[in-house]
Amino acid sequence: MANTTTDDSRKENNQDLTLERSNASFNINEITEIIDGGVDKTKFRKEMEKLLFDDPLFKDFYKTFFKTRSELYEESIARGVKLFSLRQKYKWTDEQFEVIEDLVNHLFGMSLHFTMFIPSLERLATETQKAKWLPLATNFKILGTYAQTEMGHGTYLQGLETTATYDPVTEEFILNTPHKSSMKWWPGSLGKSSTHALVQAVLIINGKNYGMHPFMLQLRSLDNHMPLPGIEVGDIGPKMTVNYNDNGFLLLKNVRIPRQHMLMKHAQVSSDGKYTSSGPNKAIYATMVLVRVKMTKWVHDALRKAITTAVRYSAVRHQSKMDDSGPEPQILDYQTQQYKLFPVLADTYALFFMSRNLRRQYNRMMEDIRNKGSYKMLAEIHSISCGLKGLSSKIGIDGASICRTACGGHGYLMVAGISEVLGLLHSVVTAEGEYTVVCLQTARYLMKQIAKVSVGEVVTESCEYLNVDPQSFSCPLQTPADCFNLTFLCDIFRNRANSLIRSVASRLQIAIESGTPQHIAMNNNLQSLVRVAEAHSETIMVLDFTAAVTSLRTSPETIKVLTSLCQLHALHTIVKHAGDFMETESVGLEQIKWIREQELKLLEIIRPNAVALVDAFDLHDDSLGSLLGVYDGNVYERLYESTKYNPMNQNVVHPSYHKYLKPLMSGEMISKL
Ligand SMILES: CCCCCCCCCC/C=C\CCCCCCCC(=O)SCCNC(=O)CCNC(=O)[C@H](O)C(C)(C)COP(=O)(O)OP(=O)(O)OC[C@H]1O[C@@H](n2cnc3c(N)ncnc32)[C@H](O)[C@@H]1OP(=O)(O)O
Ligand SMILES: Cc1cc2nc3c(=O)[nH]c(=O)nc-3n(C[C@H](O)[C@H](O)[C@H](O)COP(=O)(O)OP(=O)(O)OC[C@H]3O[C@@H](n4cnc5c(N)ncnc54)[C@H](O)[C@@H]3O)c2cc1C
Repeated sequence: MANTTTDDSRKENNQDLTLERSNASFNINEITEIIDGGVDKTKFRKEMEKLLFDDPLFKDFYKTFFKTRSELYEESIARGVKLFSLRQKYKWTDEQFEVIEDLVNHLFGMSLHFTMFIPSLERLATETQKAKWLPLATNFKILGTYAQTEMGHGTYLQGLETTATYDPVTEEFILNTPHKSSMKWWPGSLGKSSTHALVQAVLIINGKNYGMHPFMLQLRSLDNHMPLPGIEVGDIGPKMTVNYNDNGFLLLKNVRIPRQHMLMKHAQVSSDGKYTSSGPNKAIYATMVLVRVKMTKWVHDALRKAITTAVRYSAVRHQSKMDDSGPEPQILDYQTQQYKLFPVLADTYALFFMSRNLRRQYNRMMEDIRNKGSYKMLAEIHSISCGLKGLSSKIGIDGASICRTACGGHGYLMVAGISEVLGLLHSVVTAEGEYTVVCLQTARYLMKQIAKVSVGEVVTESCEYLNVDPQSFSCPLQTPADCFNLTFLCDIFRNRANSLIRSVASRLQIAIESGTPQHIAMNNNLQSLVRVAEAHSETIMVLDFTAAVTSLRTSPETIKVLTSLCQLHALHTIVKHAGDFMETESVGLEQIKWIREQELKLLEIIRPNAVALVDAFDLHDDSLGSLLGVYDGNVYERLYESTKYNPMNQNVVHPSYHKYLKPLMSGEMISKL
């Protein structure tokens, strides 16, 4: 059964896609509802699609590719203002607004207001401060951003240079960015839009450095939007993508703010300059944890767009011949095309179930913090979210690149939409903690957990597998058919992570015990530490996917097709890291051969449902933003139509002909030299 994914002007569907859809062995609505989170949520999403995509402001995503930066910015502000007003009118919850953000591909101005500014106030401000600023922020009387990164430092927060020096005489903080390297550089919506910023600055009292703390700073006049005295602010320039966003720079020269503008939930400065703190010192990093958790879902959102495009296009595209007498096959029928795309499809589903579970764990942690003041889960969630944010962005970039190349030449067009997705994924791999850096945070935690095991202490949930001695492990795969056994596959992943973690820990211990300074021992093992973080995160993904498919309450056909994807995700990950799995004796050479064979069998099993499995994401064409991936499959018509819109084609003869080409061809140009 087809979902209602496309716009009203849908032409007759491409016949290949019609046939593909009629071949599906399961009801796609069942998967759509799982992904949306239930029938009511699917209904809400569809209502929102109607509301948004009937509005020209949100239609025809591909037209954005023909716009200048200034036009993009202006349009994104118009979109942001519309969305914020609708949010107010319909009283959308945060969860509902996240659905909207995905529908419009995060393509609207001031998105950081809800992604980081308000969550930071909620997490870092006192009740009095919240009572003052939250109503202003939620009613859009002030518009805010999160200004942490500086030109000189993004990763190493202890190296931040923006200072907030307390003056007890006036009871004010004096904010300065003393060097070029200290200027804030990167914050989203800072350049042109925000009136306020949550600025992370080094607190200095009586010459003593207390480290990074959050401050509320008004940047611009609320009357005419001009920067306030001592403030220089602007846009940092064109980027790989997100060019609609005014990522900005900020210089501060002796800007005075009242003492009450330090966000004081976790640390306080009294009027006479006494410093006190409460709660864990990393509580001020809280907003970063939230965004990393969200990013794992964003990667799913992005990758499902790329894979929907690539699978649908591969079903309508015919090329070459398998046998001379037959027709040109759909490119989706080539085994190589399936081997490119189906593992990406499987990863996309794996990302969904992993990010759903991570969000649930995060919500439990927040409940504990709110209700019991307990930060017990923070270290675990920080560690898991760092690793999974890193891993998912890498899977996203690799997967979207494969989708791009799998669409051949047309995939290289911006209107194919995949380059945009790829660019967004590149922002996710870097922003909110660069890939290597976040993996190293996970590895640091794993080293602590294995140290606990060695002294008989209890380890946390995500690391339970460390309690098993890898010496006692023997590969459970006895026959090729065993490669489909998810319990066996989970054990294999656990063992590979367990062995790698132990071996790095032991190398570090030996090095340190033999007198190598700790920082050198660490640096000599840094790459291995990233590898253990990846192994741990990949284990979590396989366990989460397995747990989800084995506990689904839906039809056997749907369970069957999702199980095949789960098997493919696990087997393909083993093949990608066959060296690791063999080195740790999690599998042997024979098993690797079986796994490769079974992977190919899974391609055949998945093939009849491939289009239905992307249709199940139920992406509206205006959300998909790809002319190659349109629901009706009329790709060639759409590509041609897009040339009519292209500003390059507005003149049949471009003015540059008269200015340059004609003088060259007539010889006039050469004679002037
Ligand atoms: C077309 C289709 C589209 C579909 C969807 C597309 C989706 C994408 C579109 C989106 C559009 C645009 C994207 C961009 C928007 C996103 C906004 C991004 C905003 C930002 O980037 S804000 C800036 C973020 N900055 C960082 O993340 C900095 C990274 N650095 C750090 O986090 C830290 O400095 C550090 C690397 C962790 C190191 O810190 P530090 O030196 O202080 O700490 P130590 O290593 O010494 O560790 C100390 C101790 O503290 C623990 N710890 C560290 N961090 C945390 C934490 N956050 N929470 C809890 N605990 C923490 C650490 O584990 C140590 O513990 P231990 O001592 O071992 O017990
Ligand atoms: C699209 C986008 C939006 C952003 N939005 C915001 C925002 O709203 N607010 C904000 O404050 N910031 C924002 N940022 C900044 C972002 O958070 C930082 O760029 C990011 O945290 C990476 O830090 P960096 O740029 O200092 O990279 P660097 O740390 O300089 O990384 C460069 C290289 O050095 C390596 N490296 C660094 N430290 C280590 C280490 N300890 N061990 C091993 N290798 C290391 C990295 O792995 C990387 O290969 C944004 C960035 C982007 C791209």
